[in-house]
Amino acid sequence: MTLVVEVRHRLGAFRLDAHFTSEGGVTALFGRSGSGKTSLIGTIAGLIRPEEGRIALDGDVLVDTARGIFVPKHRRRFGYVFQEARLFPHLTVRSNLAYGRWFAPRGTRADNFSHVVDLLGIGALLDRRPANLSGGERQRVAIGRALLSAPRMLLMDEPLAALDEERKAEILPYLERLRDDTKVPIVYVSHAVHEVARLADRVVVLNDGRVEAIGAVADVLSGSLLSAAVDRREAGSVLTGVVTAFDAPHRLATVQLKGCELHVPNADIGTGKSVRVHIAARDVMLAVVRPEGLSALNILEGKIESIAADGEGMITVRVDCAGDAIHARITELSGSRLHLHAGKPVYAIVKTVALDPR
Ligand SMILES: Nc1ncnc2c1ncn2[C@@H]1O[C@H](COP(=O)(O)OP(=O)(O)OP(=O)(O)O)[C@@H](O)[C@H]1O
Repeated sequence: MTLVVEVRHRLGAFRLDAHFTSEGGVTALFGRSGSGKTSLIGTIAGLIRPEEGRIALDGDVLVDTARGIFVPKHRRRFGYVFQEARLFPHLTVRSNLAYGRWFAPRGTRADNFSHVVDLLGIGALLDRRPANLSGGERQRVAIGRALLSAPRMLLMDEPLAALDEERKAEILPYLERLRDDTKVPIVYVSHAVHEVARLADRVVVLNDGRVEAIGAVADVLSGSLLSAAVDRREAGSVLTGVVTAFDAPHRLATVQLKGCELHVPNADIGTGKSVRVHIAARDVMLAVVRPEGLSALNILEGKIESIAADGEGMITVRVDCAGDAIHARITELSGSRLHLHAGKPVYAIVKTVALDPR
């Protein structure tokens, strides 16, 4: 799958001028409020007709202003999930899902109804009406409805934004399953770093209508590609590993990264499972001698690869820990007191780790 997007469009005083390509998986459009994420996904969906530009999916041209081509949204075969679920209130969940299926082209309406229902865990809700569902359940049904239309691509505009933290946590594993099981390419709008860290393969950072950075999730979130668009305090490391053990009495999982191990509390997700690990740079401290008598479970030995100052008294230190890059955000003062420089051996003390099954 290759999506090529190149659009220029004015909305009042705002100018959108963005260009990116995606090769499938989950592409996050990421940036502050007002950076143009919704406008950009709107041009892909066909909700906005750009003044200039070209949008093509696998060579199928959806927009080409130079040639007067604009495929209307109902003929693009994209599934769209908004912030709020927008279900039909008078229909049951089953009928809402059936409605999505009605849009699937003949021949693609294979019997995937029960698969989608299982994937999203909505089997027990089929006879209920939207008013009797929680926000998270409604959103899962909306995703199911979009999936059953056999979309070529799913467009999701902050699908978790209207939910409280508990509901977000409930729905994120379903989005991960969606990414891993269905292989439907997804363009996902978000301004939340932890969502992007968990879900995205590739990140397009928008700032004031323009693409400021684009790259693999681990590279973008490491901070070096972030500037005004996203708070550098949000930078961190996204790593992949495998659960090698679970200590049940202490509820502690051991995750093998490339060359070192992490211990993660409350992560009973089965040994042998591949996981994605997110470590916020502000949750990492550095020491130049191995610390003792600390409560932190994870003290990783490594070597400084590079140091980047943000001009606000903080530095982001990239530490190579046996093949994995761990980022630590510390004060410039601490950096100079510890005489930190590239090549210096250090210990990274990781305070918290977020871990998600892959
Ligand atoms: N129809 C319109 N007319 C004039 N300005 C508009 C219109 N639609 C959007 N804008 C402006 O365009 C800019 C980008 O808006 P957009 O909704 O795309 O941003 P966003 O990154 O999705 O923000 P948020 O995260 O808050 O949803 C904003 O400054 C907005 O006020």
